[in-house]
Amino acid sequence: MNGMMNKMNKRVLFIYNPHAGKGNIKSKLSDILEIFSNADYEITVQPTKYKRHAKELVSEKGTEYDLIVCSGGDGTLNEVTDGLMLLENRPHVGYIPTGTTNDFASGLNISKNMIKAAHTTVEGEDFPYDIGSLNDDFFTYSAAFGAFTDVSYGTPQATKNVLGRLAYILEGVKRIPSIKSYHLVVEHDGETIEDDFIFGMITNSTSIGGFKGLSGKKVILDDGLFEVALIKMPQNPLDLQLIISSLVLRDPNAKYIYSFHSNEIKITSKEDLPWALDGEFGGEFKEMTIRNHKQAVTFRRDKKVPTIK
Ligand SMILES: Nc1ncnc2c1ncn2[C@@H]1O[C@H](COP(=O)(O)OP(=O)(O)OP(=O)(O)O)[C@@H](O)[C@H]1O
Repeated sequence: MNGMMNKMNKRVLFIYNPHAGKGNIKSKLSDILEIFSNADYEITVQPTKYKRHAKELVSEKGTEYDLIVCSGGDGTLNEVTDGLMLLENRPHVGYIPTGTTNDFASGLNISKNMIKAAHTTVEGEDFPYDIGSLNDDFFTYSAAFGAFTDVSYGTPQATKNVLGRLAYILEGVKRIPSIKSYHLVVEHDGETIEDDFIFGMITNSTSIGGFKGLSGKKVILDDGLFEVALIKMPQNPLDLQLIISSLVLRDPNAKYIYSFHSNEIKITSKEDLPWALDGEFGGEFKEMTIRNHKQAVTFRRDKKVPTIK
């Protein structure tokens, strides 16, 4: 065996969704593979063929690789994370965003330029990232409930600014009785809250239009805590207007919005509560536990990422 052969011992599994975004990845494939090859990886390439395929690939074959590089939108990334969470020894993950919304990538300062992002997957720094779970499903940056989520999934623009979108929807609601609310019991950190809520968001991201600096602190992506915001049912048109303004201004009004940090939240609802996980439909439940799995998956991010601690 010559020296070159000896160097070829790292293995990368490259999973990409050929349809994500506008299918732009196709023209860059050769350049991307060359970047992996120059970094001395042995390469396995797998375009996804159907929904959940990425999860299957990772859960069945993930442990055979040192690195999994995933390319697609937030949906594909979410599937890769789902698959990884089923493994005990998780390979590290690189991400080349190609979807129309790439909230996760901006949170980790991963470039929207595919070639730059490909370099980051092999040259970037390792960043252990908190992963969330809602009952048996996982999410990377957000879990949201409420009538609003019905509108959100399927509309690609929705996650770009979740609260802005919610403000827009509420603006369109002419009468209080037409707003759907859920009576919930929320337990966290030894506290119990019981109230009627129209919307809630549990997030681990600085970039989904959430309340930045909600608690006077920035969201930290690896501290084991989520940022939680629960919006109460407005009682009258003035309440509704104040909620809308506070969403538009991203300035939470404590009278209408509960906000706190937590690593485990238990929610009980009398009726099925619909969820969106990372912007996609995530099921309906009456009882749910949301947990933060601290630093569960190690992503490669740009070394130049400004430190947010
Ligand atoms: N070959 C395929 N055919 C049909 N669906 C697929 C295929 N490959 C992946 N998918 C599914 O398509 C969904 C959307 O994928 P993804 O999020 O990667 O792209 P996108 O929708 O363009 O991006 P974004 O959600 O950011 O707009 C995912 O749930 C994924 O499982």
